[in-house]
Amino acid sequence: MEAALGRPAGLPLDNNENVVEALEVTKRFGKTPALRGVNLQVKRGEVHVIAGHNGAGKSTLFKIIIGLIRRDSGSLKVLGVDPSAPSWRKLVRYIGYVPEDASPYERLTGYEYLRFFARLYARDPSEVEEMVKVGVNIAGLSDRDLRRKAGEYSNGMKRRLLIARALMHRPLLVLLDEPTNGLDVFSAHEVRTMIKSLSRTGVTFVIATHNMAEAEYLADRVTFMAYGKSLFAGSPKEARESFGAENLEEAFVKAVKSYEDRGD
Ligand SMILES: Nc1ncnc2c1ncn2[C@@H]1O[C@H](COP(=O)(O)OP(=O)(O)OP(=O)(O)O)[C@@H](O)[C@H]1O
Repeated sequence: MEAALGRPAGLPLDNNENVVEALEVTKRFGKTPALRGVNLQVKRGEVHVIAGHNGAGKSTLFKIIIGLIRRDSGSLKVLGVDPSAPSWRKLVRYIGYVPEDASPYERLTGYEYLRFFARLYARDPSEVEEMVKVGVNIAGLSDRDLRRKAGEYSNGMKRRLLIARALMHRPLLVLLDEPTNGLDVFSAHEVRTMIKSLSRTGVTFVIATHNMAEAEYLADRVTFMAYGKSLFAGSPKEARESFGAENLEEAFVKAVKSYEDRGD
């Protein structure tokens, strides 16, 4: 998947540089401190899960990473560039993002939806059909379903379409915010399996979730977040070993308890 549709000439990212490098990032909304010092290192080609409770700051961090909102302090490089720098705009097309509350345009059919975004992403009209083909492949929906309006889709089908839209332009980095939230067990399983298989194509994924079983299943590495801080980063195995835990859920709970006990 990495090779086809135009790679940026001279992408400002060294081969061994992290795709995301965040150091002590902070962000306040008025009096609410959303991020109070977040460190995040995402390596090339990994599935990096940001696991945290409701309100931990995961969505805020995502919005800062893609340049939708600005951090207050700390340093950040994504694909080698600071998202608050003017040169960032050129790199946005190498990112795929599905926000937590995203929904496809309900009046468009699946095909129309993919074509609409392909036209936005394509730098040359000849790329459009190729992108739609990639999107159709990723969505894994039948031809019949792709001719139906997205408003008639199940939540699982909508999520597949959204993820296909986020990946059809062959981004280098894909951010998925709570990709299985609100899905039943079958649809959630389908979406996780889809992410796992797409990750084998070399795309780097950052996935936010509060579902620790999901984190355990998907993550090459995980960052625990609580109260706007990053508390731990490592592989799921390292997390279990560091906190003497049977599973990631227990490791997360212990990490948060120990943070609370320290009273930082
Ligand atoms: N636009 C905003 N205005 C004011 N406060 C905000 C805004 N966005 C987020 N916050 C606050 O910042 C904190 C972090 O929110 P954020 O949505 O980033 O957390 P989250 O980890 O994504 O939560 P969830 O898992 O519930 O989606 C919360 O206290 C939230 O209320």
